[in-house]
Amino acid sequence: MEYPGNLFVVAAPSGAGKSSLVKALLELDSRLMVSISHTTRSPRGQEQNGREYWFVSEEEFRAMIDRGDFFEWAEVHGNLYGTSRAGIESRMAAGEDVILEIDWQGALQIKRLFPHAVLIFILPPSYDELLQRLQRRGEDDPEVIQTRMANARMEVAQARHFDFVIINALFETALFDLKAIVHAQRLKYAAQRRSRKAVFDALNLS
Ligand SMILES: Nc1nc2c(ncn2[C@@H]2O[C@H](COP(=O)(O)OP(=O)(O)O)[C@@H](O)[C@H]2O)c(=O)[nH]1
Ligand SMILES: Nc1ncnc2c1ncn2[C@@H]1O[C@H](COP(=O)(O)OP(=O)(O)O)[C@@H](O)[C@H]1O
Repeated sequence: MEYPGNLFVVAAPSGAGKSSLVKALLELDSRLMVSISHTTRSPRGQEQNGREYWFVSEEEFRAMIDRGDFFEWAEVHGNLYGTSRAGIESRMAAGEDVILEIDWQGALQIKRLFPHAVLIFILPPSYDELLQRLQRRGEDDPEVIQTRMANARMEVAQARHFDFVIINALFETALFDLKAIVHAQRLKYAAQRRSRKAVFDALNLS
């Protein structure tokens, strides 16, 4: 599928810092919009329906699958997650840049649908630090943390399928790397269209 904007996909093991990085990026970049996924997971303490996720029952989720409402969906850590077409199709058609924060299985499905999507994988500096971040976040029960740590090893092995890998050791450094990828992709896309105006727009020079 072709459309006139850029599509970025960020994946990472749970606790690596992808939500924090994407949130910080969105605050700096008014031209990016994030897709709000649907999930059957229960909301965490501060989470609000329609802000972090659309929280739905498994029945509702399966009905959406049957209707073909999702660009992609996957089972992750025992729950279902999916990117609905309705949420982003119109923004994509309007040429806006969209960012998806989804797991590696969803990322690979998106790459098949949209070959120009830029896949970015966030790594923690170590498994010890990953565990500490999950514990410090204080949102998940010990068994949930255990499942996420067990899945992390398999997820990290998927980084090789991604276009870019960022190590989130120092937050500001990782955020800088993420911004650089977004910026470079905009310039590349503009240059491919051979439009001076598009390059200037991407540089914010016009
Ligand atoms: N395939 C897919 N994965 C998603 C989607 N939304 C979230 N995820 C992934 O599901 C996993 C679990 O997310 P979440 O329960 O919020 O936990 P967190 O990773 O610890 O913040 C993460 O890898 C998310 O990136 C989606 O729409 N599709
Ligand atoms: N570079 C970093 N150094 C230390 N802590 C971090 C860093 N990046 C994120 N964190 C913290 O780690 C925890 C997990 O981050 P979060 O963004 O929720 O991860 P994810 O969305 O990948 O599950 C949060 O408490 C967050 O504040």
